[in-house]
Amino acid sequence: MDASTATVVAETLLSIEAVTLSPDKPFTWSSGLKSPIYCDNRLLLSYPEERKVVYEALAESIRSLNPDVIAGTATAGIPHAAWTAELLGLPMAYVRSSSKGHGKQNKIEGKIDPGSKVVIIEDLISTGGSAFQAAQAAEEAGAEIVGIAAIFTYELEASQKIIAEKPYPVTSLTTFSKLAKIAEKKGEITASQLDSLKQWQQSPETWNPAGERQA
Ligand SMILES: O=P(O)(O)OC[C@H]1O[C@H](OP(=O)(O)OP(=O)(O)O)[C@H](O)[C@@H]1O
Ligand SMILES: O=C(O)c1cc(=O)[nH]c(=O)[nH]1
Repeated sequence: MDASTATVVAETLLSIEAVTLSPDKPFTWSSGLKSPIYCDNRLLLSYPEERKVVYEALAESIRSLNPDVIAGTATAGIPHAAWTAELLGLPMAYVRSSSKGHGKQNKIEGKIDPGSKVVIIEDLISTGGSAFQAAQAAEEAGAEIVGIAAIFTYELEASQKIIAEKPYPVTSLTTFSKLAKIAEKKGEITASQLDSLKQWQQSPETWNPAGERQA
């Protein structure tokens, strides 16, 4: 992503207070990892001007991939995919984390035809598990994944390894390092908080929250 988009999107997320720090009472992520930071991009839904900035950037970031369908990850990726698809005038679908237990038992809702070129839209990439399982489900339905696009990535080693193996581009509008640097510059976090966040980000699996003993 170009530097100005990464800056604008990071500033946008900070401006709507999408980012919360809680080093003493860590968040538990969907992967089970403990984290001193949580980025809630779902809050974009409530801010029409800010979401326009982000969805226009998402649309521009994938336009050249010439997708046939924009597919969101359930649940947080769904509205982002919907608005991006709207801007590009393209069909939209979404991928559940597991198949429905009733009705048509679908994992994919909306149409993804075999042979269609699909971009997966993800809210954010932590380990990448959610985005890649959605991509796999679309591939199993016969789609060709031409890219995954997220609003934000933590740039964790685990996700970077999987991304490097993929034949398609996996991009994020902004990153943990960009956002943390801007937050420090704006005085929203201290230099020592920035250092702690960087330490956590290097090794979230072994991170030991202040005052909390590991079993
Ligand atoms: O990269 P990963 O390790 O997979 O983590 C990121 C995923 O986790 C969050 O979803 P969550 O499970 O909280 O569900 P939601 O989308 O229904 O809010 C987030 O919205 C991403 O989809
Ligand atoms: O990995 C997650 O579950 C996760 C992290 C985060 O910062 N925000 C979020 O919505 N989910």
